[in-house]
Amino acid sequence: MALLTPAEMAQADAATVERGVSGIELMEAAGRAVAQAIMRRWPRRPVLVACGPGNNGGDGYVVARHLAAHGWSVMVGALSGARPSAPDAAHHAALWEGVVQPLSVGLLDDAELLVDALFGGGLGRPLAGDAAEFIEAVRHRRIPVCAVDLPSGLDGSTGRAQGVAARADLTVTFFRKKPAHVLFPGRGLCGDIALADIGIPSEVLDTIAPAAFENSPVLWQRHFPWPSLEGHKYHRGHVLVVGGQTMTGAARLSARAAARVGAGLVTVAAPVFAWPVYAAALEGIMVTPFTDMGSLHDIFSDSRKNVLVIGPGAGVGGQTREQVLGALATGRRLVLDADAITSFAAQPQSLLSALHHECVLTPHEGEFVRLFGTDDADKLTRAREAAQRSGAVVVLKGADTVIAAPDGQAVVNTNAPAFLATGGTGDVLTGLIAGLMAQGMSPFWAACAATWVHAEAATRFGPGLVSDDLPGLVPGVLRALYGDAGHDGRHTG
Ligand SMILES: NC(=O)C1=CN([C@@H]2O[C@H](COP(=O)(O)OP(=O)(O)OC[C@H]3O[C@@H](n4cnc5c(N)ncnc54)[C@H](O)[C@@H]3O)[C@@H](O)[C@H]2O)[C@@H](O)CC1
Ligand SMILES: Nc1ncnc2c1ncn2[C@@H]1O[C@H](COP(=O)(O)OP(=O)(O)O)[C@@H](O)[C@H]1O
Ligand SMILES: [K+]
Repeated sequence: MALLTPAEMAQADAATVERGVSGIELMEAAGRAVAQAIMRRWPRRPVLVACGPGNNGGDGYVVARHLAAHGWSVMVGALSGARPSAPDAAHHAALWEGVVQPLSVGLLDDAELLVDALFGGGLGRPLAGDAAEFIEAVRHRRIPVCAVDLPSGLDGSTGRAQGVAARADLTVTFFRKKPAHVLFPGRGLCGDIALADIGIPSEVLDTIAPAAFENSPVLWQRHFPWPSLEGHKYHRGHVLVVGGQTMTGAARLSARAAARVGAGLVTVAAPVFAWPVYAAALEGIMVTPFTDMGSLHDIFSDSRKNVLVIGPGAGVGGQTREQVLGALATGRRLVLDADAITSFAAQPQSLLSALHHECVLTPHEGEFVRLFGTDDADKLTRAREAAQRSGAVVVLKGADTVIAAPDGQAVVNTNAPAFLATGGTGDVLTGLIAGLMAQGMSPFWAACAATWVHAEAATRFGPGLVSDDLPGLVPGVLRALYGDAGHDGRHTG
């Protein structure tokens, strides 16, 4: 599940060459894999292969050769009319026996498929001139595009367009994905993504030690807290959700989610005036009234409540700030969301300096900016910097949620459906994270697992999803994970 930056991919390439596989062989395997993916996806048709000046272009010449060998009608267009000069690419360009025309928009008239082999990981500056003009023209045509490695113009590390970027229907990449394949807008420009094995051994990752991964149960399955026959409810932790005065739904969603994901006990601390609302709506979840910070402290003082949640529906202001700082002072595990973050917009440092490594922050982009400010970096970098600055795990939400730890490890989530963009789903995520932390999962793995489970639950429901549906969908997702973990579903232990 590792994600490699173009620089790390070049290291992988070099390490493979050191082990005796030549660059020419790697390029042959890459181009062949692209040609095979094309033949699987599209019936035979006239194709234009647009080749750039580097190794991405080199791959293009291999694609052209393999498609032609399978009877496809292939045109090759070279950017600026020049063949690549790098040795591996030049070798493969020389093996192409057909014509090489200078790349022009007019060549598209005779093609029903474009292979974009202009630039991949080596893009060093924004696209300009002929390349930009060509990509811009393609974007306005209804011609299917298969990108080699990356849609040209996309920065492999950030997922952002450098100037203009191609939009592909299929992107075939090699060995491991890059951040650009999972982060928006890049992910939206890649179309379907196929990962091809080109003979790079996975051991090369030992020295590269990648620090970014695509979220998957593979990463955290072995840490997932399943109950044991010898256990009892206190072995499964106790989540305390501090409820708000008027927006009571948010804390209830968090509490239900924490219970569904397996927390042994869940309590909502309810402001005394709102207590009847909470108590009437929750059965298996306990509701304890509090009047002021003193009585909330009394509730916090039971150390069996091993995870505290503040933020959903909390209200923005001094009272929430006081609750957050009080909760932080307990040293207990803590999940802070929504208003718990926004309440510190005018004094972020007072929160940042109090956070510790057992805390998880779950901001959406708006909340994130209130705490960490704006800068021009990509989402992966911003989440990592925020985790480092705060010393907490940061879950920067969205269609490409990034979960980052203070040590630089980061995971990008890719299974979220657009149906999650509806009020209250974030509150459910907060509860899932807290519920897993209560059962002993580390804050980072709990955040990764919860984000995946949350998105998988939403995917199972699909259109029409509202946040109230989500907690009830969690058991189905857990059942599947449980089966995958080798349990038969009848007993535990
Ligand atoms: N493991 C690997 O690293 C492998 C890499 N392969 C291919 O090699 C590609 C990377 O090759 P390169 O590093 O040669 O990089 P690219 O081919 O992506 O681009 C580099 C070339 O483009 C020029 N260039 C960069 N930005 C430009 C711009 N904005 N306008 C005009 N020219 C620009 C550079 O001067 C250089 O000539 C990968 O994307 C992949 O397709 C494959 O052959 C298989 C193995
Ligand atoms: N376009 C999208 N595609 C997929 N997931 C999304 C999208 N927009 C938001 N989400 C997810 O939906 C949830 C919304 O959380 P949040 O913004 O806190 O909403 P709320 O405060 O209403 O609960 C997050 O888990 C986020 O990652
Ligand atoms: K490309």
